[in-house]
Amino acid sequence: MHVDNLPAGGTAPPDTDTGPAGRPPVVTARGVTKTYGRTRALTGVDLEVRAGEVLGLVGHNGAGKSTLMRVLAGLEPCDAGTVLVHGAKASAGDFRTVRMAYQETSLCPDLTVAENMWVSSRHCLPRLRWRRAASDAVGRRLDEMFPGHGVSPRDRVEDLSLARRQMVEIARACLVDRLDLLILDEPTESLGPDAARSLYAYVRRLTEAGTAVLLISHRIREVLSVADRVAVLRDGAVTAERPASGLSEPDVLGLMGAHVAAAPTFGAPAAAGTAARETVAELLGATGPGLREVTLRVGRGEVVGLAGLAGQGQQEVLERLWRPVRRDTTVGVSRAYVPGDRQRSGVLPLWSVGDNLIVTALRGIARRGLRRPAEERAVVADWVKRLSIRGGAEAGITELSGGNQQKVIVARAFASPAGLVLLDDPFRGVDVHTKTDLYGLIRQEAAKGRSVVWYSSENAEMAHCDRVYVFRAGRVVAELTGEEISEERIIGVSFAEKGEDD
Ligand SMILES: Nc1ncnc2c1ncn2[C@@H]1O[C@H](COP(=O)(O)OP(=O)(O)OP(=O)(O)O)[C@@H](O)[C@H]1O
Repeated sequence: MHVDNLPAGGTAPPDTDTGPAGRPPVVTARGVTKTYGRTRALTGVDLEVRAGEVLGLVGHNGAGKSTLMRVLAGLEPCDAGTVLVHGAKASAGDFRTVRMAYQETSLCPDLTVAENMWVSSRHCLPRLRWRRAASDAVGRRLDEMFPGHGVSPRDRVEDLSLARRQMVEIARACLVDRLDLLILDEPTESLGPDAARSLYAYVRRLTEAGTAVLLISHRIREVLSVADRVAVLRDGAVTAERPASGLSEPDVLGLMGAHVAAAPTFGAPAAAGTAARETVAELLGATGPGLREVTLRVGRGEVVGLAGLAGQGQQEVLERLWRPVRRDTTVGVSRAYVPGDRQRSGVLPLWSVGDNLIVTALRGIARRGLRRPAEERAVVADWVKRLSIRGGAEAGITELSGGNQQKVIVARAFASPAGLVLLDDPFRGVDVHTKTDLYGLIRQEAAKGRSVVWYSSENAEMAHCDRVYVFRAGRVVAELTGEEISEERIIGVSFAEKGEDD
């Protein structure tokens, strides 16, 4: 610990354990402070990332993780403090070997994958026949990192799925002559389990070759299995640094200042009596792009889960419930949709947090067509408080951290009067503590008679549902209720031997 880095005002020093010594630091932050308007994003951060290690960085939504990463990557100047690269005060050119893969991808949607590579890595690609060179380079890197990725360098980024965009983003970060530090900001939130495993195998190869990796994630178990050390960021300061070995998930949550989230109990929700509920929406043998004879029912006040491996028809079901065709039954119920890709279809970037939050509730609040601003403000204030949306109602939505933006999108759906809320993997990037609150919120809203249809890439979340439909290749392969809902069962049917259509 650096003595000159003690937080101002005599605060207790961070709880540190310097862990595996002897490796030279690649990037060091000393007393780094960063303020945005009235928000103090970083308040005197000290952190060292060493050659050949994976350092996991954890903390609540809005704790300052992404800001710190941008400062460590030389993308933003700090207001006070210093950043050292290889032990020397850094100037712009020194950050060339530090690369970052962003949580919201930095790719230009209108360009192809190869063109994006050229834009971000042109200093290490030839100028002559650049398109071919960029295609070859990114193709090779993707093959190395994510075997079976299914991306062509000629694909336009806009046409790629979220998972494939994330793979390209990570490959883009690694496309450089020399890589001393790779920063991964929530890299696996949009990746499936196979791609996540491939990524971490690649990370191991990088660290064995001496590259340092800084991993930000809300998936604490994942951090503990990959990282050598863990640093905890809390309200803009590093409050603990520990070797990962010997730390448990509750230990880390405790260091983050969260309540230790109880593991969800499968089969606990009010499973009994779901059959007796009035039907709110129903698909009967629905067939269409990505769907094959899907039959499912949503009862009033029921939480229905859509499970299975990613991309097996769950999103198509949400889409179909959002825009039913004539054959489908929906009982005149109003609907709200939380999209999976907030950048594309969730966030209204020029609007404030309050306006983003209230937009779908306006009609319900208005009286005889007249808006009621005081009521609107009260609804916004209530949701900002309920979900601890850091930044407040007046802030521009893009000033919020990624997880806080996601909370606004979720609040928008529940603040509306919708009787049927459709959730597409809604808690991506949301911290553990807030997720636990949101699970409670879903159950409360269901108890009031709202119906929820919820696709999640995390099987454990299905524990909060009354009924779960497991999907494979566009079909429902299992319907589970009550105690039948278990992670093992979901995984079992997701991977059961493949039928002729798979
Ligand atoms: N460009 C900006 N303008 C204004 N405020 C900002 C800006 N970027 C970040 N902040 C604020 O700084 C604080 C830290 O945000 P940051 O994105 O670093 O958090 P984070 O720990 O990465 O959160 P998350 O887990 O949600 O991604 C937040 O309160 C955020 O609102």
